[in-house]
Amino acid sequence: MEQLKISGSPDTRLNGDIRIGGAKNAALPIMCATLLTGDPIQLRNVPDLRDIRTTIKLLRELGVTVSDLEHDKVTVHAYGSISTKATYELVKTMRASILVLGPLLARFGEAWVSLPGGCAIGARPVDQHIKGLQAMGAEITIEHGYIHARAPEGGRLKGARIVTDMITVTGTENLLMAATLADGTTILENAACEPEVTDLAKLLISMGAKIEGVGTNRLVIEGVERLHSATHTVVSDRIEAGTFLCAVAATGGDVRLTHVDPTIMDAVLEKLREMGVELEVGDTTIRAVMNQRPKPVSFRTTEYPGFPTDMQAQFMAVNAIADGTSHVTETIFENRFMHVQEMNRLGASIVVDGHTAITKGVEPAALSGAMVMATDLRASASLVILGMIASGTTIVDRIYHLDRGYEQMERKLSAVGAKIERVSGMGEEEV
Ligand SMILES: CC(=O)N[C@H]1[C@@H](OP(=O)(O)OP(=O)(O)OC[C@H]2O[C@@H](n3ccc(=O)[nH]c3=O)[C@H](O)[C@@H]2O)O[C@H](CO)[C@@H](O)[C@@H]1O
Ligand SMILES: C=C(OP(=O)(O)O)C(=O)O
Repeated sequence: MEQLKISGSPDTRLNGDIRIGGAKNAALPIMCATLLTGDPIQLRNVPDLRDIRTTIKLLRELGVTVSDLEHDKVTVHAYGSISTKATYELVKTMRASILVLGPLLARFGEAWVSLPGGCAIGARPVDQHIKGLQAMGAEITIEHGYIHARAPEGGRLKGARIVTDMITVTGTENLLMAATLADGTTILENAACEPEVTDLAKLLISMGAKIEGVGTNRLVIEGVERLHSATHTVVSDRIEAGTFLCAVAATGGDVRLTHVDPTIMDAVLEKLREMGVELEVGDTTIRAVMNQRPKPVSFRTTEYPGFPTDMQAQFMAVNAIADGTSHVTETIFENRFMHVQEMNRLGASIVVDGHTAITKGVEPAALSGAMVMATDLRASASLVILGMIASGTTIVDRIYHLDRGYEQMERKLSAVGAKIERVSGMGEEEV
């Protein structure tokens, strides 16, 4: 199994440019949206991630023609005979596979999608996706671990007003995609406003969908008979960008991110400034200069435009060496503090009290390398950040989590001065 081996030191500094890729969480629903039409869709700025490769595999398994992902470009063409069954084998490796449910049901009148099950960060049910589709007239049963959804007589969903119990990102995306081909008008109240939802809506509009309220929590969709071909460039990954900015906040240095969209990163940039990072923000670049020990920052994770849960672990890594104590409250997922135990193995001083993690910053020199286990995607990134500062060798195990959402993280960090390489089969004796 592959691992990352980091030779860390409190003297590590990062200097240089890092190119940010397209957003995983936009590219995934966008690739699923290609199922809504029999015409080809050309996508650009698609990141080469494990989750994207899984999506390509899933689409091909359904019978969709997908070109190889080359130079961030892929063409997807869902014509001919398309299967409506997404099997457990692929869904279990990537929860976002649930995003084929809305498009398959809307276009073909039926879908079988394996229930994704829980994951490290929480139970993550999909009841709101199901409730919304039922409101649109779908008949839904759970059979042998699969969601079996059927559209009403005539094979077409019906427009409805849907109020979800909570704000759900993929729930909004599934219902939005389903509504584009429904008969009549659908109103999604309490919709997620995440930039990745907006990016999906932009693609759908360029495919001929009629959507109003894009970027707000009330989406109004007038269903159309059919959608057509389009070309779309995926929005920049604000979480990848935020992760590298946290890396600079922790190590110090001078790094410029390119191909970013700073306008969708307000909450994160604000907290970085509070930590003492000097930021120079351009149209598509962010330069971060850090010359001091970080100041601790406290926050609660919330839906966009609030502080994203997907940045919580990386900020905790910086708080771990900050000059003081911070309180971080996780309000989105019930079990997203798995990184705390692993950070403490590196010498951090963090205690969890209910949904709040209290971090007493330690001197960077107090950290020492160890073998640590990646438990989920962003937890893995936070351990890489801390490993760059901890003296000696840190081995981050189970990096398949990291590869789900970061494209060649070790190469990008090595290019700006980190000592980090991909290895396999290393044990504690190497530390
Ligand atoms: C592929 C993708 O885009 N993943 C993102 C998406 O995940 P995802 O869309 O799965 O997260 P949701 O926004 O749906 O989850 C928010 C909360 O609602 C709960 N919930 C959700 C749906 C439902 O039917 N029932 C229910 O109870 C979840 O368990 C969670 O506690 O948004 C999360 C919150 O910003 C991010 O951390 C993930 O990176
Ligand atoms: C939790 C995440 O992704 P997913 O919803 O795909 O598990 C993430 O991107 O941090």
